Amino acid sequence: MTKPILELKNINTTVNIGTSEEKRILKDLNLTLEKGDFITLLGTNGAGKSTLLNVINGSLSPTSGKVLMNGEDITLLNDVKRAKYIAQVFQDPKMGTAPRMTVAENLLLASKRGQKRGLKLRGLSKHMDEFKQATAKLPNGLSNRLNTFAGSLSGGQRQTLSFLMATLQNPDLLLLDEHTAALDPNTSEQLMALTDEVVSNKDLTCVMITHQLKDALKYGNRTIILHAGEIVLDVKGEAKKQLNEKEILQYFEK
Ligand SMILES: Nc1ncnc2c1ncn2[C@@H]1O[C@H](COP(=O)(O)OP(=O)(O)OP(=O)(O)O)[C@@H](O)[C@H]1O
Repeated sequence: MTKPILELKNINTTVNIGTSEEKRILKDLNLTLEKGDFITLLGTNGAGKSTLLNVINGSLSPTSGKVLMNGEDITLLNDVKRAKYIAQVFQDPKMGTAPRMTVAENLLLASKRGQKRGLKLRGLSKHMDEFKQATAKLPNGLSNRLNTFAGSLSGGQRQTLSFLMATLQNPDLLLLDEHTAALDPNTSEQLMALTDEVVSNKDLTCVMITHQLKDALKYGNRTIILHAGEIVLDVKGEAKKQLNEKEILQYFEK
């Protein structure tokens, strides 16, 4: 039997331990992600959603509990080592790309993710056709900006580039932390449609934090609601299809 992509076992995360600021953020949290799960993760501000993603991506060690990936205990593996398997797109379009590198250079960097590499990125011209193709169908005319510095792109273009870079190498797990929240409604919708297409075509496993109830309902095969560090709803397949905004809002009022 194939192992789940990710298992979180009894995860507790407490910050500022032993001070007056001590706060228990995640509480005995258990979660299993099967291959191909596309989770929309909802919850009120401060519920612990980003903390959960940080525990998954390795930038934050849980106070107790275990993180398993493909059955292997990765609790002690740091974020740099986990980057071989886990890719993330953040809310801020500036986070995922190198501003002083061109779009093509950023893509070349992404294509070498997980490999040992020197400081110089070689063989760019060899890859230009491939990058032209990879960007051809993307919104925002990114394919005509391959030689533009990422720092000069619009927020929408830059976030589309971040998304493309995160998914180029088919990561075992894709984490999206409100990746469309900083974009205007049309651009946000375009990037959501692209996200859905890529996750489904590449059969990626994905956790997407969103505050957009419509997106949470429309996309993915599973919806999870986090409240005060605990999972209060986890529905998949038919049960997710039955979910509606009114029902979700009840969990926000608790
Ligand atoms: N390092 C830290 N030190 C102290 N408090 C923290 C730390 N990290 C997170 N918190 C607190 O823990 C709670 C959960 O934060 P988190 O960012 O995970 O919530 P969230 O669900 O992602 O919220 P939002 O929807 O506002 O982004 C918040 O009250 C936050 O202020």
